[in-house]
Amino acid sequence: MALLEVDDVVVRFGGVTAVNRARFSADRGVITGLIGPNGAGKTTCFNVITGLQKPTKGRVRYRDRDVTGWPVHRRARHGVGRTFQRLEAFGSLSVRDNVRVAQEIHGGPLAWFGGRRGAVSVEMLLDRVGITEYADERADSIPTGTARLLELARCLASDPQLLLLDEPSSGLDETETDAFGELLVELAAEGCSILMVEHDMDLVMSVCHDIHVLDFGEIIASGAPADIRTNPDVQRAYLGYAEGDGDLDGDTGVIPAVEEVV
Ligand SMILES: Nc1ncnc2c1ncn2[C@@H]1O[C@H](COP(=O)(O)OP(=O)(O)OP(=O)(O)O)[C@@H](O)[C@H]1O
Repeated sequence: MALLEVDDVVVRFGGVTAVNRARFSADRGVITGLIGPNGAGKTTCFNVITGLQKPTKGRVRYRDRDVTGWPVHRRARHGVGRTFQRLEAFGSLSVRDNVRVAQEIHGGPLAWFGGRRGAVSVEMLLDRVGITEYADERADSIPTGTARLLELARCLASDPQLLLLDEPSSGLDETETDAFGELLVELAAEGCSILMVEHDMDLVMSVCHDIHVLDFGEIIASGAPADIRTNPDVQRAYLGYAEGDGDLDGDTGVIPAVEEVV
């Protein structure tokens, strides 16, 4: 049974249908990719899953329960964590304090009295995402890539069962992205389920177990990376032509050759 099921979800904004009868799932303990061209409806799907956006139609099931009517905080309390495309950290606080605040918010009143245990956990989270050297820096002074890792640490502070990541690698360089991919694989192996919106196809193809592709609000393909890579509908959605119709260049094309990344 999937941990998360998005069932026939429609979201309309006036005359714009942002999500159109989307149906997809995310399994326990694996990384699932949600990809698609700009404006395809990915962020809107995330908003529906986290409770920020009420669907016009359809249901969201999480851990075998219908959570469609649940508010954001109730879903968060039940293990749904999320990072945003736009960074959300408190700029005037240090990196360490940002993680501490996140931990205290999620840990409830007891976290205020966490003492050593709380402090150790914050340090562990910083270490986990590899930003310990920035712990004392103000959050608004660190590089964008580091700020993304801080977002992840803040999210991990809630010990999520389902982690939704919205373009987590943007701002990371190639080495940082590789390390980030390894971290995601580790988190999934420890039982965290990850649903990731990401434009870096090398990362998506190398870490995802399953991928769902949105185009104009509709799921046009679902499957393993190798299947998605060669799916003509996906090629068409991204590049405007099917594989074989033209020159598919892994450097410039959005979907790289699968042998490069798997
Ligand atoms: N609040 C809103 N009001 C009106 N239209 C919206 C709203 N939010 C999103 N849209 C529209 O819905 C469609 C899907 O947007 P969404 O942000 O979900 O796409 P996306 O796949 O996340 O795009 P990107 O990759 O560029 O972030 C777009 O046409 C967008 O303009």
